[in-house]
Amino acid sequence: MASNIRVAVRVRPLNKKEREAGARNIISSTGNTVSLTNVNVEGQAEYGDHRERVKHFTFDYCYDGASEHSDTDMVACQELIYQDMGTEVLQAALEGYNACMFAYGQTGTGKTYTMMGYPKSTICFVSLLFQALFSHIEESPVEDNVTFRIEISFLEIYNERVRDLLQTRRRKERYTLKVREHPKHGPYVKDLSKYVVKDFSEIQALIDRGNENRTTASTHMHKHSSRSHAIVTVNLSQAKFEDNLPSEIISKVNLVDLAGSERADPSYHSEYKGRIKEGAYINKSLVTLGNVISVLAQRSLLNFSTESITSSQSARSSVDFLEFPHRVNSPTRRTRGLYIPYRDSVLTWLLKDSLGGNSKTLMIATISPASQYYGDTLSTLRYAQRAKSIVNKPKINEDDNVRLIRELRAQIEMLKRELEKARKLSPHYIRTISTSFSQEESESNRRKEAILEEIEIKKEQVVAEWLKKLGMQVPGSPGSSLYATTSNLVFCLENGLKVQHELKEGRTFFGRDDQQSDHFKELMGSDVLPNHCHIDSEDGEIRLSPEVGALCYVNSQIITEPVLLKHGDKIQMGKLNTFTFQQTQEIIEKLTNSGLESRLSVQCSSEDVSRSSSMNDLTMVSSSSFKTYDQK
Ligand SMILES: Nc1ncnc2c1ncn2[C@@H]1O[C@H](COP(=O)(O)OP(=O)(O)OP(=O)(O)O)[C@@H](O)[C@H]1O
Repeated sequence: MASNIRVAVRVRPLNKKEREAGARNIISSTGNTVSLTNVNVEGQAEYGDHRERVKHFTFDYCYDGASEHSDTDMVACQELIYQDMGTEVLQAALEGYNACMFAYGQTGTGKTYTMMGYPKSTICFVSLLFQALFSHIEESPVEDNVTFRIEISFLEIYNERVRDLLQTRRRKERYTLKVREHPKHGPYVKDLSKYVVKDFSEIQALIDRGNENRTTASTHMHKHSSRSHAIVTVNLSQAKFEDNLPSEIISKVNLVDLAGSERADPSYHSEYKGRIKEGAYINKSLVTLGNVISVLAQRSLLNFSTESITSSQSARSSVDFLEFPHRVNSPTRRTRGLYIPYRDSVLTWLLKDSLGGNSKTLMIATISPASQYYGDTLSTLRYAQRAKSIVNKPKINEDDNVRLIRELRAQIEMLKRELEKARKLSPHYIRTISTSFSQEESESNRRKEAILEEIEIKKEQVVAEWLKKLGMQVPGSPGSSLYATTSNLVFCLENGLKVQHELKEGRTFFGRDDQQSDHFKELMGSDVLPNHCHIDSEDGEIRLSPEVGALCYVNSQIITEPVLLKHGDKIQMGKLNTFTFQQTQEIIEKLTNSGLESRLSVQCSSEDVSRSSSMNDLTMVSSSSFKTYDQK
């Protein structure tokens, strides 16, 4: 799905300094069109002045705080912006799209005021968005059974270096974060801290902390000027069971408060030593952003096919180079392509997906109405105008197989409806079309069968992939059997597939991030912590220890301390991972002989014992399906 970047313009009121300097309001607006007047131009053609006195720009939204009729209620205006643009960002994120909102404009025109709130904790775009997100989660129907996970990070780009705004590090280590590019997920900041948040107050505290840590300084135009670009990133994951399969959609939302553009006139900075270098970096990255926007806008106007873009990007991901189709308004023979300079600045590199990529993106351009800033304001409006024509290609971030199954199921439903319709036709009509209909019906049945078969194959593939991710073996796969002698932990899925999990002597960790170690088992579900819990296996004694804050149950009792497991115990790690602990006959005997028989005597079905008796060590068998568990 292609979608243009949506652009708004916000005009702040004249401030005291501007009024004292005799500034005139040179902005007027009608609907979503802003008009900018150049007071130095007469614009009277009859007297030989052919320059344009008034320039008009139309955007998707316009908030004119400088007009006589504007609503001066700050809260109302912030809420209006959120209603127009924030709901779009939230909707996109909930549907599984990546989204981005960024504020661009001359220094002192209201970017931070709009995005982050000023002073701290005031109503702003970011706070309204998070409030709405948590309201949505609270109101989400229980029967939908969706588990939400929200992770937040906050960084600044200062003098082309990235700094974690949520970490309090010693000064030396402050600006050491590196930007890397993942082949599938795109650019990211290595070692950036991420916080899982459970309610609005937690998120507000983090935003306040980040804003306090942000680099600001006094400039000739603005006492509290942000000297860096700030990016709040929210990773939202929604996990649930759909058609008896685990599914998860993940979206990333970037909320960006750019540093303000400013004139690179050194004389401006004579009283603000140290700001010159910062200003140069700010301008450099904004110029790169402008170049990226220009190329993307040009590309959209030339109506590039996405296929050629995607293939050339994947083939040469590091150079981001787009081929012109042959002889399509190619500017010169020398440049038969459009180079997108994402990597010319850290800012554009990190926002690569938001600009011309997989994201629904919105921009708010902030301007001052003061006559002395005519040039800066014109440049901002032109910048915003160009951004409007960028076309992004957002797509829902979900597992391809789950998506395919859903689409195939939808096809089946459609075929069923068609059949039903045909059956309802009058007998007379059916007679007249009987031959063709029976042919159609059998064709339709064949299609249906083929689709069902494909679904089954896909379903098995999805399950197998999940199991592989969990470090388990699928029965039937080469070299594995259901009860191999070394295996200790068996996991059983609803559709009858049973697999083995090795639980070796010593400590085995269970958690979210796959640490690629034999002693680490990956669990499913967005509520699982990186190191969720561990199991110690020593001389036949098995202890389960949860990490602080990890959801672990033994026989439906939540545990916070190590628990000695006994045969038949029902274990739950997070929401989606459930097992029955089963010990082999040999171990049961060993423990019985050492006087621990009372712990082991119960809950073991004869079937379980006969299966496990062929094993050498300890076994965990899952008896409940995901679904049964999830409904708990
Ligand atoms: N719409 C508005 N209504 C009233 N006051 C505003 C508005 N927008 C901004 N201001 C005021 O203008 C000043 C500058 O705003 P802000 O710090 O948001 O600018 P900025 O664009 O982020 O600047 P910089 O790029 O230098 O960081 C602040 O004092 C803020 O309160």
